Amino acid sequence: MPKIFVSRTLPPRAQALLRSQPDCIVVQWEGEEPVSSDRLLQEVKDGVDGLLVMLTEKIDEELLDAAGSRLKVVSTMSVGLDHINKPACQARGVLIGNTPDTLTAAVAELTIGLLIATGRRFAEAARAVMTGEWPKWSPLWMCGSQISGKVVGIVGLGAIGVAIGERLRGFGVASIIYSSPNPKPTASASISATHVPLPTLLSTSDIILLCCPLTPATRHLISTKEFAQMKPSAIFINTARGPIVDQAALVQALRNGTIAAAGLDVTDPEPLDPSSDLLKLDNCLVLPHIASATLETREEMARVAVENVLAGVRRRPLTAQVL
Ligand SMILES: O=CC(=O)O
Repeated sequence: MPKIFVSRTLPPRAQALLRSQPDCIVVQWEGEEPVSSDRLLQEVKDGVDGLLVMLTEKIDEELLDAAGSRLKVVSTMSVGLDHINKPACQARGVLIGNTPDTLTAAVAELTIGLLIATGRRFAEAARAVMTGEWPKWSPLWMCGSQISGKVVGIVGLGAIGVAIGERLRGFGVASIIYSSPNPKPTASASISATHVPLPTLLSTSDIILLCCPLTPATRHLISTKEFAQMKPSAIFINTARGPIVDQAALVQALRNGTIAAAGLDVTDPEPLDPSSDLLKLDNCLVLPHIASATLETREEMARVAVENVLAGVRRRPLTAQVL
């Protein structure tokens, strides 16, 4: 019987689906904390046909070598794949499955929420209420910036970028521009977005949304030079991956007023150390990587991840196959 190692307890319905398979042996890490890399290594050394993991587990060459030729599939309960060495999987004939589409709406909604909270200074304003620093009404107190009438720049126009664009159209934005290695005519047509080079996007956008995957090409894509190209009034939002941004450069840009404010759902590293300089800045709002964290979405992500791993060990096409 094929053996599957699952690196976390899943949401209830997906957990039941996983456990109801008569023809698979399921071994599951039940800790609240992620499984340690040593323990994961030991599990794969013991022999597994399929792995169902989270973005907290690194699937690297060492792990794949330890798993050997018995491993057929790595299914991740995430859309992001930066924790998985794709070429190494490909070289060994190990399939990769992920959970695209399931989380698009939740991430788009969170991105818009974070954009509003950052532009309208929710955290700072709520703090002022709690600390008794709420003065009598005054024309300019806690003024921020709104979305309507603004130029929005989306870096990376995948399904999530498009879903954000669709929702932002309802806010009456002036225009949407995007940058990506190649123009995406079909995706961009649905939100009337124009393809521009990254420097143009950075210098002309009022709102900049990072929506690209983390790859060797996008690591520190946004650093000192890129922040310097942005408007001093720019609102910068990252719901993609922390390392796409050079965090030290972001701290400087926020401190010096190179940009107005940043909203981050992702940081480098995660969890972010509570002593991080980012958390000392009034113009930075940090969330703990919760963009896909709705019960509905996490159930769906887990369902697709279970389907992927079951299909992989049974040598059938995956529901969502990357490789
Ligand atoms: O960040 C979340 C994901 O990649 O699913």
